[in-house]
Amino acid sequence: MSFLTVSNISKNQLGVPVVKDISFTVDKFQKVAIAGETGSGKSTLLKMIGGFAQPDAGKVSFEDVRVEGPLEVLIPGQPGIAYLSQHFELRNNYRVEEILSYNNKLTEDSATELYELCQISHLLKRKTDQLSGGEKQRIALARLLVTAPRLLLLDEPFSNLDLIHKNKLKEVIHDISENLDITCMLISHDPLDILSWADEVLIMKDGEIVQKGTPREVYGRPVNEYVAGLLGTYNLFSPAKAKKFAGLQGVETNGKNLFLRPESLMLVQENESAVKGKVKHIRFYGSFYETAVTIAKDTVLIRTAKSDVKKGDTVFLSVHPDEVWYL
Ligand SMILES: Nc1ncnc2c1ncn2[C@@H]1O[C@H](COP(=O)(O)OP(=O)(O)OP(=O)(O)O)[C@@H](O)[C@H]1O
Repeated sequence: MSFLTVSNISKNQLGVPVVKDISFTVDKFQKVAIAGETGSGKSTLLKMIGGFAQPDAGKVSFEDVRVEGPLEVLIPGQPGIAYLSQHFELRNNYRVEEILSYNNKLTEDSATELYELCQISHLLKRKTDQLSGGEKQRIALARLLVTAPRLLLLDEPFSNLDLIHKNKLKEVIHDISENLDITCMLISHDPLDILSWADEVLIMKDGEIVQKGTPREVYGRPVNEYVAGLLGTYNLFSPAKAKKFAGLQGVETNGKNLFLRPESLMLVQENESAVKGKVKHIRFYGSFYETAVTIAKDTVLIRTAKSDVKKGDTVFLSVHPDEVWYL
């Protein structure tokens, strides 16, 4: 018996399959993130889990009860599941506290604690048209949380937020998962949001789950180039080109493409096994530097916390052996 079971669900939109025979389970308090390119079916999947889109086949069970779709019920949505859409709306000309009072199932103390957690206590007297985008997003989240859901589905909760407000909301979502008895599933385009938060990541492409795993697995051991690219910058060398790295500890030439994240490479002192290259350019990204190094005709990207090389320098590379992967 699982907290949430998705069994063979499929959906067509305008005759095109957009979710294809997807199955997985979610345990209570497991933090699940869904990633995938635009149009891969993430929102449709989340809506079917919440009872806001009708599956054409298969079923979703929440706490052993089948989630009914919008064609089967008068008011779409499943008791115990809250869904925050990408396109949520707050009714105009209402005070925040009014909006929050409608479906409030919490005691006064719990509600006060929740407003603190969502960082909206100071906004309760404001009208909904006197709020910034980030404040609206936190209020929309609080509006769902006062219904005391057991499963929270968040569709791109960080879109359109600057870094400061995004971090605020991330903190709120992190606290929700830790402090309230709520299981959370989240869709995001940003690998950093997903990797730092989730226990399990589902990667979607063309309506299917192409990989499922922990953040470390999907980031460091992607099943294909699509997954690799979705989660960050990478280097990929064909078997012929991978031979250049053959002398490095941990690297095998096994007929597959050699996959290395930029931080899996390091600049080292000249030594017998190190690979020689020339610095092509260096880019500063705030918390790290990305150095492009040319080896023969190929360019490899290396990420380092500090940089003491310059364009044109001859450098020597090595790899972290346990971070080598093949595709
Ligand atoms: N109501 C609808 N009518 C017709 N087609 C739809 C509808 N909703 C979604 N689609 C189509 O289904 C496919 C999957 O859409 P969905 O919104 O689930 O993708 P997504 O992965 O969430 O994308 P994004 O990251 O851009 O939000 C897309 O091709 C989309 O155009």
